[in-house]
Amino acid sequence: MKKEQVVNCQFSVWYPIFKNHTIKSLILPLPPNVIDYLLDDGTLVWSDDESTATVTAPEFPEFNAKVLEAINALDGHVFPKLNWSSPRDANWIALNSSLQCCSLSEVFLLFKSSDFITRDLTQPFIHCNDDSPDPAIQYELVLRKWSELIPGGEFRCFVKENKLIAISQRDYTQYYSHISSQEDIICQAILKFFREHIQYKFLDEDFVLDVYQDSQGRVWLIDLNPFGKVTDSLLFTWEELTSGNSLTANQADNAQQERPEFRYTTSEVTVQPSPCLSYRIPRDFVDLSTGEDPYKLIDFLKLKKGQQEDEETEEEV
Ligand SMILES: Nc1ncnc2c1ncn2[C@@H]1O[C@H](COP(=O)(O)OP(=O)(O)OP(=O)(O)O)[C@@H](O)[C@H]1O
Repeated sequence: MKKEQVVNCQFSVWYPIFKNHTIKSLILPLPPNVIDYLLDDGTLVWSDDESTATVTAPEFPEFNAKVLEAINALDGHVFPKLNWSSPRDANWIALNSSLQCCSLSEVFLLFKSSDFITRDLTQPFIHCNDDSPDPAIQYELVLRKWSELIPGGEFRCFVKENKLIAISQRDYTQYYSHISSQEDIICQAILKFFREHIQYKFLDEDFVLDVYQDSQGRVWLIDLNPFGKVTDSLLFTWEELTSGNSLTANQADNAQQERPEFRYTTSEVTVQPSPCLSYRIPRDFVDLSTGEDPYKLIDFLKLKKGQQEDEETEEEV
């Protein structure tokens, strides 16, 4: 994979091209001091002076005002991303285990807890095999209008030389009966969407797009990713997708009819644990971070700190 492919898949590059077919979003350049804060290993610092805990993140008044204005323009609830990734691996820390944010501090909490966000900031070209110098990146905060997407409606589409060669159910850990019963209809709707709105319109001829079919059957673009290892190949392997050989015995038939290979989880027996599970912390801790009180987790941390200090004092005595 070339660095240029990664550069082209930044949100601010693809969004203007496909604006009419995706979720409304706003892009704010990330000021350098905010990037430094996100990268700072001191992570989350909580003040414990008063009975009401507050997050003692540095203040960024100007940036905060811009973010709040953007959130308001997107009806008050947003899904946050950086140039490529969302903090999908950090949802356990948020209120209600959701990526939904209403303020900059909620965005910070997710971003600072996410390995995917750190990878965007520190190693965006990790899977590239050309030895050209790393292109300069202007980091950006992407705020997308919050939309309740049903996981069974999400599909990942692999495009090679501007042809849609493969489609995978995105949430492959679950079995969705409507997918097997409507396989043809779903596949045709995605192919039609691709041909009418995506094909030949992007800067590269190889890429991966995530789409969503809503309850009315309408297809939307959710995200665009590089065609290569940095992107999860889900129910395919990258060897299959890149080798040029047939994906399956059906591929000759599919090619004749210009139909992509469509894979989905076919029975409940194959249901697997969630891929982000390894990013999580123990259940007790998760319980503390969910629920009605956003500061429960903070209180817990304070409690632990307090106990530690008591123990230390006892030792000294
Ligand atoms: N605007 C939105 N509102 C609510 N949920 C969303 C929104 N956009 C995306 N999601 C959910 O978050 C998931 C991840 O979104 P997205 O593909 O943009 O993130 P990503 O980090 O780039 O993921 P990947 O690394 O798999 O490409 C989607 O599968 C979808 O379920």
